[in-house]
Amino acid sequence: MIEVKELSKVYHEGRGIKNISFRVEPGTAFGFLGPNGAGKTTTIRLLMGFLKPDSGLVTINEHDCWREKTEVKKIVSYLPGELHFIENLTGADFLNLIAGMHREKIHIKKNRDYFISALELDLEILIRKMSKGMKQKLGIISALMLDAGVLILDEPTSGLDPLMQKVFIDLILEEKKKGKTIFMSSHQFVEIERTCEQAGIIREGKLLSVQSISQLREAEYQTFEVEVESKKDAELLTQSHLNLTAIQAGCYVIRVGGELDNLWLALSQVRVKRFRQRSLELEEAFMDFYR
Ligand SMILES: Nc1ncnc2c1ncn2[C@@H]1O[C@H](COP(=O)(O)OP(=O)(O)OP(=O)(O)O)[C@@H](O)[C@H]1O
Repeated sequence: MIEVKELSKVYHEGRGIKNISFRVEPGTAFGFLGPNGAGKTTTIRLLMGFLKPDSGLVTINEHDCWREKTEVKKIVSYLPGELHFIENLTGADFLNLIAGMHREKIHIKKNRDYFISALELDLEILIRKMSKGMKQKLGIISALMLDAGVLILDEPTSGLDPLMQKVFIDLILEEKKKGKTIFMSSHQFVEIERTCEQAGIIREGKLLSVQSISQLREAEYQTFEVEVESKKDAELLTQSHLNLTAIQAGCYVIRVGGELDNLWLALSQVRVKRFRQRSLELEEAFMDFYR
């Protein structure tokens, strides 16, 4: 459905994205994570046909996103990362304006009412008087109400409070049940974990990894904190083949994937002063890609 192949777009200063490839299968969601300035919005702008690639291929439903952008726009609904509204309209006026540009107005209005009630937005307020979170809700409603087959969402929960982030996750899961294909960027691992089949990590314009969320769960590490008695014990421990990070003299964080046999073996050879298991969230495992 969405295919990105060896895609590059480099701006004058050398920033941008380089040689990115991934696929989003129909009816699935792909989460795009990465630090500030990593290239998420650039990738999204290429998907939307706002930017011309330097090289590579980017297609949605086999339509080239640059050359066939009109076709692409018919099947895609887009939520920009930075929202710009006509500030003197009310929320209701704005949504009517958007609905008016599309066929299926009755269907869109029905959807709109559902999303307004789910996100609890007062539409009678002038947009210029809305808070950041309210404007974000308005953007989400305008993107979801169109019922497009493909949703491209740039940091959709930015500005939403935790309760509304949860509502958003539920809405996305409902959209997926309807068969939508979703690509969304985020800084919130949790919303990607709950909604997406795959997660891509981008840093400095390069796609570091594309992971299946279910595989990530299976491969979840366990982490332990160990303090040993003496310098000699510390030396012995560092000679083991464990994944060790020293946090202070004689004190280590040990990460273990899978069986713990090697950990027990290494610990049996040293005098342990303190031992505790840290619970390592999936998020933390994923954060390693950021570092
Ligand atoms: N029009 C432009 N001209 C020159 N450089 C740009 C332009 N747009 C983006 N960049 C640079 O390209 C890099 C990627 O920017 P991009 O907006 O894609 O990052 P991002 O991952 O969306 O970041 P954030 O999480 O902060 O929104 C950054 O270094 C940015 O400064």
